Amino acid sequence: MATMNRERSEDSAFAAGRNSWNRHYHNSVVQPLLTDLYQITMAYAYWKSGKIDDNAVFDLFFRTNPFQGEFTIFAGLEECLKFLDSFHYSETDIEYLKHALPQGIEDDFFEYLSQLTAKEVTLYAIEEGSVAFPRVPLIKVVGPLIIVQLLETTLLTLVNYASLMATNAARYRMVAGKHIHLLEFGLRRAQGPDGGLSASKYSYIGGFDGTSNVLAGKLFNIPVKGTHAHAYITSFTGIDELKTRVLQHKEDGTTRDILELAMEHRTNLASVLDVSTDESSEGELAAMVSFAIAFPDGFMALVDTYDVKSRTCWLVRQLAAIRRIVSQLDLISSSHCHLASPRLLTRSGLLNFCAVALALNDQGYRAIGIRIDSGDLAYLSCLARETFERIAERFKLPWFSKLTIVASNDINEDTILSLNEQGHKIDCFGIGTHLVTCQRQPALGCVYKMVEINNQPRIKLSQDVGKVTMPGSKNVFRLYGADGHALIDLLQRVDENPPEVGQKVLCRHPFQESKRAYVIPTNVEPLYRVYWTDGRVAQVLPSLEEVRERVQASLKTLRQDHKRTLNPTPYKVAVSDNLYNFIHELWLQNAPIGELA
Ligand SMILES: Nc1ncnc2c1ncn2[C@@H]1O[C@H](COP(=O)(O)OP(=O)(O)OP(=O)(O)O)[C@@H](O)[C@H]1O
Ligand SMILES: O=P(O)(O)OC[C@H]1O[C@H](OP(=O)(O)OP(=O)(O)O)[C@H](O)[C@@H]1O
Ligand SMILES: O=C(O)c1cccnc1
Ligand SMILES: [Mg+2]
Repeated sequence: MATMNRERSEDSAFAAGRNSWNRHYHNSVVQPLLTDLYQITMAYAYWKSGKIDDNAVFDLFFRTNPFQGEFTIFAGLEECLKFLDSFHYSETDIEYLKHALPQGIEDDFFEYLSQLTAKEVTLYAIEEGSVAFPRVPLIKVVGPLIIVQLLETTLLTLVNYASLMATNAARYRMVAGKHIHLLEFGLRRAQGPDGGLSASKYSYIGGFDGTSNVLAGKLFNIPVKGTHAHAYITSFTGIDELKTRVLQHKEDGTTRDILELAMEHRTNLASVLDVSTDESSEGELAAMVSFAIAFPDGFMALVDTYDVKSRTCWLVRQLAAIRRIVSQLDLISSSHCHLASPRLLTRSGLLNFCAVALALNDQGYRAIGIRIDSGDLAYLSCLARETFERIAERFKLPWFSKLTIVASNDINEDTILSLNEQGHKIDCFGIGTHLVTCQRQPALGCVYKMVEINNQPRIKLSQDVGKVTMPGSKNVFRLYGADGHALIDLLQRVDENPPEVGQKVLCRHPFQESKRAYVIPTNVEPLYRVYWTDGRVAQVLPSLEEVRERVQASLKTLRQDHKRTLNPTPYKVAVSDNLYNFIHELWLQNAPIGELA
């Protein structure tokens, strides 16, 4: 839909193939030293205190959903598996650690580190792209204590931002609706280059249609799309600068001067639209003509650059223009486009664009559309659409009314909701800063907690009940209700029998004794799969496209009230009666009895 538009190519050497794991791209920053120092100092202390054969279970989970929402999209799993696959301290890593760690560390420890791999680790996880809820471990890692401890920080950094980003993108998709195109434009504003790449990848998974980030396109086979910047328009000051003016007809090859055609159309349009051409910028016209000649099949223009007076004046003129057109055409209901001033409309960006689009049409090409990057996006999109419709009718070019309107400029979830309420005619949002920086919540608080060691459960107590960990190795099941929606996630001890369809199961709040309910599930979905065991990935991993589809399918299983933006209903996460009693016994055993003086 935009000028430079490279769709997925199935034969791309970089594509994540359906049945083959994409090992082509491994982020070289993700390596064992991408961790906190304390993991390695702990590893030494574990090693020195003879814990080398200890086995542990760790849970990776978050405690609250981001963005004041009631769901999270789990993402980052494939990268975690790549990390396990390549886990190995290189010679230079070991050399570095010899300097970085405190003096006195025995050489045998470094020898031990140099042999360490993730071969003895088993990793269970819920499917990447699934909706997930607080306290349900997204990942369970089982294996030798030292290695599973060493994985903590890296697994967290791989899951936290990925899941936050995918959730953010999914929320933008929900408010925009399924018919609006969403493009990620955030690289320039992202938290560094790696943040930018991750943002592009996980916003695609979350439901965006493409990115402007070219490297993300190459590495992840995501559609790359874009328009052009204000600089392109401002780089031309007048029509004399045009080196090429001619364009061959798409079919018959005859050559015409596009500038000349555009100027004729502009004069004509000015009278059709009842405006003057006095204020239209010649530099802008030249820029648009040159861009149209470069991309005759993909002409898309930024229409808000010029402004012979000021942007504000421009906006006022634009708004006035809508009123004028509306009153002339009586096409838009007043509830849709509320107009501000009776003055005349812009005579620059939109007029120049339409003139060039008509010139291209003379040569057998169809323009793509416009981008608006400032001002009142609801008003301006209505103005543009009305102008397009008017021209479509006047010149008997029905496609003109369907030209794409892209809007950008500091858009966030609330802006889209507000634009929806106002009524807009935007087809595509280009979203950067607020999407990639996750403006409403900059981090998802995933943690990684030990729940078992040498088959003995471990519990971490806290004054804050919400922070008490769920001890022991657990299984998770999603129970579905009579209406087919997901009803509750149930955590059980691993040795319990799974819940069964049609059989009553007691679901308990993990910490509040009186909160419990019987559920008769219509469907029981075991959430865990083994993804890594015996030193290998144990599943056929889905492609990025499949994970993206999984997100939408998984969101559909949630009731609408869990997904609404304002005061959504919390989704229930429960424990079995058995796990409840187990937690509370262990809690009592571990909580010291106080003394009152
Ligand atoms: N109709 C609208 N309803 C709600 N928010 C809007 C609407 N139109 C635009 N916005 C948002 O309002 C903000 C306007 O930004 P700002 O005040 O910087 O104006 P601007 O038009 O970008 O100015 P400039 O011409 O200097 O670029 C942006 O965040 C934009 O997404
Ligand atoms: O607004 P965002 O959601 O971050 O989307 C990306 C922005 O990046 C570009 O311009 P840039 O912001 O660099 O300059 P401008 O605001 O002066 O146009 C583009 O025109 C968008 O405005
Ligand atoms: O292609 C675009 O229009 C684009 C790309 C990045 C940032 N802003 C806009
Ligand atoms: Mg901007």
